Amino acid sequence: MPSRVLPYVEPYTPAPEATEDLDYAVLPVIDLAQAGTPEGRAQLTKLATDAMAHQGFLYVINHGYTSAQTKRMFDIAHIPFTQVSLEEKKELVSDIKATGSYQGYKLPQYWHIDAGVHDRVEHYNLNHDITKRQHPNAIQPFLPEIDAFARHCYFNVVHPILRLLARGLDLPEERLVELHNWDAQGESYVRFMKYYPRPEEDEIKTKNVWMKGHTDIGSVTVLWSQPVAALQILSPEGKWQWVKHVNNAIVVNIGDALEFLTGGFYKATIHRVVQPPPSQQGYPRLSLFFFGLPDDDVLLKPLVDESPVLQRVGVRKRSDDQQTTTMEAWRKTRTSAYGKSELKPEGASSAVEVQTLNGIVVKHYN
Ligand SMILES: O=C(O)CCC(=O)C(=O)O
Ligand SMILES: [Fe+2]
Repeated sequence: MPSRVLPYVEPYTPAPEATEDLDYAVLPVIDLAQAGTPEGRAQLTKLATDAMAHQGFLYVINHGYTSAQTKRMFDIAHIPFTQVSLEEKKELVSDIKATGSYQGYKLPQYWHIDAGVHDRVEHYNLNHDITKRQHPNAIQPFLPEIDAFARHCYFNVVHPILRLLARGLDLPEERLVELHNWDAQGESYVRFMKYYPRPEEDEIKTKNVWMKGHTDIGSVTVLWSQPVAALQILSPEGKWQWVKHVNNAIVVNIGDALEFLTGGFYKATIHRVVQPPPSQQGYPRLSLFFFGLPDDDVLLKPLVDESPVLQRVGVRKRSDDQQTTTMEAWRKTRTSAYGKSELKPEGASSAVEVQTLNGIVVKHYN
């Protein structure tokens, strides 16, 4: 096959790694190279099942992208923020509240965080099927690579994780994969995201919180590790812990959809984004994600009839309304409400705020 010369992309240089000794979460590592043998798969099933039933987060290594390929994807991820005019961005802004979808740009200052402070985060989102919408001129030459990246995340990361998690429930290995069909109507998507440093007064008013504690909406979130420390997860003991950067690793977590489908057996863990430690303050933070979601028509009710494990341990429904909530309804309702609707304090402290969406209580952590 003739080798293809890839188009030039401006290199992106991230901040140096944090020098502080932070309280990092200890997360298991899934080495996908081991998934090739039955013994390897059995071992990975145990690791992944334990991780998702407790911390809700894990690392994936040997996922099939070299460090150079990952670096190039970060370079490409920077283009929507540096090579596109504000005018063109505005034409491609997503009407998030009306459509309940992020496809396109979300410009900074759209979400309310706390005390009148709005976010400083910009993102550009592409449906896994990149042909569905128009994209900025500057990324046109890179669409074949973005398409390959979306497919890689979907078939070589999300699907293998779903197989391990299905095995952990004693379900047929393909049972959760069957709910994630590339060609079905749905909104698994690629996100390029840039956080800009904030003025000190915003840091004070929000107590350094950049993005409130939340759960993700879909099934499997694929977060490509990058050096700027800011992501924290709420440990089972109720402590915020930092997620450490691991070079060319992926951080994977579970979202609401899998928590609902497993009646709480797998945990949609609360996580948030805060101001980086002093050694990294003043740097922007570029992130690269793939959000895996079940197909739109999937009902988010527990698979208890099919899983001997769930029959044994029992399931917890967040609400009876979950029985009739589809993935499409849940993603649209949550996306349109996020950062745009009134939250009420839970009890006397304002540390946790709540809202009810589709009859299901959603919590936000400060
Ligand atoms: O930027 C991060 O590390 C996490 C962002 C996040 O949690 C999200 O976009 O859902
Ligand atoms: Fe998240």
